[in-house]
Amino acid sequence: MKPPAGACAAAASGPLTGTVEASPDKSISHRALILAGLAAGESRIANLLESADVMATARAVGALGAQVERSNADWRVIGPGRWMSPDARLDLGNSGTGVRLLMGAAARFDMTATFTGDASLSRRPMGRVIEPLTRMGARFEAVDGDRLPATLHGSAALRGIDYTPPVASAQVKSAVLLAGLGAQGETIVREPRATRDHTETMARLFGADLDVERAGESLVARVRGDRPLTPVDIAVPGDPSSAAFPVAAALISPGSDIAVRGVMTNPARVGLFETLREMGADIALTPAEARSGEATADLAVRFGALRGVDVPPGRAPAMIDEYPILAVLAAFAEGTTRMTGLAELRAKESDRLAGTAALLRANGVAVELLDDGLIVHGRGPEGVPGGGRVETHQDHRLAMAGLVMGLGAQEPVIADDVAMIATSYPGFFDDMGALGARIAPVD
Ligand SMILES: O=C(O)C1=C[C@@H](OP(=O)(O)O)[C@@H](O)[C@H](O)C1
Ligand SMILES: C=C(OP(=O)(O)O)C(=O)O
Repeated sequence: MKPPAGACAAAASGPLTGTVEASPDKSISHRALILAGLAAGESRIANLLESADVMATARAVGALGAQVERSNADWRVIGPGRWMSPDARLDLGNSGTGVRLLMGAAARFDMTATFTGDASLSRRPMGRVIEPLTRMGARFEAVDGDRLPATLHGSAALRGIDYTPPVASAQVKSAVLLAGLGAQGETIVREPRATRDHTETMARLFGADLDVERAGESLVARVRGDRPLTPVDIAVPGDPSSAAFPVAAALISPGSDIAVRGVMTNPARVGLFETLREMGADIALTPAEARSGEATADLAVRFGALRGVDVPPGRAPAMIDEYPILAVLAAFAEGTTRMTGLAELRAKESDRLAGTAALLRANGVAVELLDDGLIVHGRGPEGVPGGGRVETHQDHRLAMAGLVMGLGAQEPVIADDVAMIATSYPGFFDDMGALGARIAPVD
């Protein structure tokens, strides 16, 4: 079943049981399409995530000159070697990753493209990629220099830069590195706190002259722009950010015992699972087959009591999209959970700090909203009342977090609009249904 339009309610469903395959990773899927589009010749992508965000990137890569098509279960991308000005605006819908990575990848061609998105994406900051790409030699016209619609005038004479992003952002790092693939000289990105390194790993698979140096929490990536990319076949691993929802549902539904297979375990993505183990969760990982340079594991998850924890702020990049669902889990835990260092959450599909606090309050959970975080007062054995209507603000992660909360709460929880779930996890309703969760449309 595709995510329905409109509101849905989730109610306590008894023990969740069974096994689901992890949904394909969204970050890896965007990168596979973009890098395959940059490589001259045919690449194939297995297990591509066919979500609204990724399909918007597929259409954009096609409009920039690549041939992009589904071929049986796989996707086939034939890169033209050089991107061209598209005939129409590139509409990236709800996708920050799509628009920011494409701006970087397109910046090194003599071409012009205008990027647009939906109401949510049009509120999000683009200056963070426009600024370094402008320093490399591209030109942009954007609303207030920072918002969509934004027009890029690329340049075949981009220059490498040595850049330290002012925010921890894999999208910013990736935009600069993708531009650096075609820039003169060396492009360096220095991250005081490493973010997900999928662009670095995958660019090397496509033959990029790129290396990564790590020291403690920091990462320095260097790419030299004189080597053309060569096509390869990519297999997309499972998405830990999507797997978080069935895992959380099992942890709060008494008696549950489920498995999620093939979840990517890149250390830059598994901060939630680390935190959940500290909270006392019963999650066992069995290593599974690596996919395109990314490790994976099968997860076995059993219901059990959770306790509140302090989440180290330094862990934020490794679980940046998982805080709404962590806050829901913290509501079921005994004791207080503090999560800080999260100002970036205000610049996502919605203000996720405010939205998560509202989600909890609407369902009878006490929460303190900080400038850069949340303090959740767990209900423990008293249980979470539920019964609230969650405002999702075009934000898929708030919608899924609200519905999962309903599975463990005393009264059903309604999410006001679940359509956006299709942007990242189109199989959410099927997977949750297969595990026994009761989630259904309401008026
Ligand atoms: O690079 C990526 O694929 C992503 C990076 C993160 O964004 P930021 O780079 O803005 O932190 C994350 O929130 C997003 O869902 C995917
Ligand atoms: C922030 C997210 O995605 P994006 O930035 O690609 O819109 C997300 O998926 O939670």
